[in-house]
Amino acid sequence: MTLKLQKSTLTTAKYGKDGVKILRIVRNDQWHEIAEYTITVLLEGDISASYTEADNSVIVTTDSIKNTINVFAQNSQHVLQPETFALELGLHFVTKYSHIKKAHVDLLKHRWTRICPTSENGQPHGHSFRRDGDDKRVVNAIVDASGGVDNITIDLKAGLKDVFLLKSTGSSFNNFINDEFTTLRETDDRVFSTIVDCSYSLVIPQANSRCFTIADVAKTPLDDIAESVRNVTLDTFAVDFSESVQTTLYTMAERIIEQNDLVKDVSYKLPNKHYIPIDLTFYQEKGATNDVLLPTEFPSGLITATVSRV
Ligand SMILES: O=c1[nH]c(=O)c2[nH]c(=O)[nH]c2[nH]1
Repeated sequence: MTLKLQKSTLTTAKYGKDGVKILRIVRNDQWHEIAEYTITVLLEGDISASYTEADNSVIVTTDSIKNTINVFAQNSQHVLQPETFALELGLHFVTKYSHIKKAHVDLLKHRWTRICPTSENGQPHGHSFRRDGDDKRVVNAIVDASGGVDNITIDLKAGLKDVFLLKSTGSSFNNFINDEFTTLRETDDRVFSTIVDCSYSLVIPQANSRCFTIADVAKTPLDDIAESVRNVTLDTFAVDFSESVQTTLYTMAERIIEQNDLVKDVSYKLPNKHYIPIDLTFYQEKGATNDVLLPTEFPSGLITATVSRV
């Protein structure tokens, strides 16, 4: 008797299209709205045969996934609202293909702001925009139909990333462990600079408690929540005196949870980008302030945490 040894098994698999870029123009005469997205869609389900048996009959091609994103961008009523658009896409894949059980839709919305030309008295222009910084709105949506298409659940996270911040005073760092490995000096006045990466989990109130619908999502004030998260992040950073990155992070998250009933938890990743004072004592008079600093990219501190509603 020959014993066939099973050496490996496929434990997880998902596949799809990464980095699908679109600009959607919503035209209303000369007044246009635009949304620029970078989108990743990955699918999970009964697809193992495509990995283990070379059976491509279970594959919705990644090319078709890209085409679907483009078609939805043209036809969706919700294309300007990133969370709703992401969920619409996810819902499509798990309802159209019965063997696809989960869709992961990750979306970045790039920041375009209407130009307000001074020659037109600062009035917002109808169809001219400027890229307003590096920061992006982020959505990570998972649409899960493993419990059946009448029982679809979602896991919805939104956030912002690549928000570059710097304050030139209003930050201290004292009272840390000082042992034989410590060279850092205590300070009551330092530069605080970070690149914000923030993600928050959302609850979508559902009309029917068993199954979520796009109508439920469209009714939820997701743009207001996104604006509140951005404002709290910027305002706390600017206005509050910082005793550490850790404390500032916690204050931001606490305020977001306090001000937004539909936010379950907030996670931040805040690098502490170091700006090192350059020693000019060889040239300067004693007691002069040290106003030239060396920006360093790495190493940086990295302070992370998740804060949850209790
Ligand atoms: O706010 C800070 N938190 C730290 O944990 C830390 N560590 C460090 O060297 N500088 C800082 N700053």
